[in-house]
Amino acid sequence: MPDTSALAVCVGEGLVSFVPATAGPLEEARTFHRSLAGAEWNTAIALASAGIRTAVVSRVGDDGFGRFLTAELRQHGVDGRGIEIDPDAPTGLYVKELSSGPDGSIDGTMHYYRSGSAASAMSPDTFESSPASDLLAESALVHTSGITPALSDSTRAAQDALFDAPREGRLISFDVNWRPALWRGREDEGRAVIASYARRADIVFCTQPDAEAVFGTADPDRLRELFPEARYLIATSRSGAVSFDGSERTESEALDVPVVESIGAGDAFAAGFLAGILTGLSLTGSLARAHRIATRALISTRDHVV
Ligand SMILES: Nc1ncnc2c1ncn2[C@@H]1O[C@H](COP(=O)(O)OP(=O)(O)O)[C@@H](O)[C@H]1O
Ligand SMILES: O=C(O)C(=O)C[C@H](O)[C@H](O)COP(=O)(O)O
Repeated sequence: MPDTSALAVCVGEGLVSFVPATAGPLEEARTFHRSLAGAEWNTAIALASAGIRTAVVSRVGDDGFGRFLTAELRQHGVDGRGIEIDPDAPTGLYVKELSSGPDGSIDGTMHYYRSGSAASAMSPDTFESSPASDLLAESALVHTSGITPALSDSTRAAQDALFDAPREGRLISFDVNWRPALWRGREDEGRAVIASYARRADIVFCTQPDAEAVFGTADPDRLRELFPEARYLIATSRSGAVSFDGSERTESEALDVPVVESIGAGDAFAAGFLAGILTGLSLTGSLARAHRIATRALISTRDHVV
């Protein structure tokens, strides 16, 4: 039977993450756990796991890490035909440095090894050739984030091309994902760039700390005033979300679960919400699905269970 369900396309950089087996300075770390990372790729995997037909449009290097990432996508049922392989640039990486607090809690700092990566050479041309162009033309939803335009001038031009293309009923979803390390020395420009996408998207996700850091307010109602254009605006926090569908405002609570790893919860949350919208759930139903899928990321380790 032909698959006639709506197609979601996620655009952004896939990364390989390395997390040390034990907390401590990186110079002392001997063993690392390798897994797939990258906000939009996490969301793609969680969307596919939620039963949504999903593709990624991106670029990876012609190296073992790129092959690892594309194999992971395939294994989770994500269409990777829109990923270009760059013979000259490497796949991006990040390494987490873990430190343990006096109360035994573990905190992590991210170190990126992604400048000059294959994905940072994404440009409007990336969307012009088949199969990426066909996937985008067929998509009911395109999901991207504030990470993509931070990577390079050409990725920013690519993001502009995505947002400026005729929508023809397609929804554009944008997760703010403020990464100050990628905007170092040009933070104000970064804030303005991110605000410009939030103003043009149909669906906007923003965490409380990002709202504070980028827009100067963590108040969801103030955020709604700043971005009245988006049909859906979802302001998240660890404890829940305040969401708007037009003028309808809904508060929803996060589920109470034992957290193993919090990275990727927001990406999974976005996937759950988008899966709800794409399958015709109400705002409340989509939020319930979002919290449920975020929970799966929280209670699992970094090997994708979502
Ligand atoms: N400690 C937690 N307990 C339960 N759910 C959580 C927790 N942290 C995150 N979540 C879930 O993930 C969603 C997004 O969390 P948030 O902290 O805003 O995003 P991010 O993980 O991107 O920083 C929350 O609304 C909730 O559904
Ligand atoms: O920083 C980047 O460039 C990444 O994409 C790395 C991570 O995979 C996501 O950032 C996780 O994002 P959260 O779901 O918001 O915790």
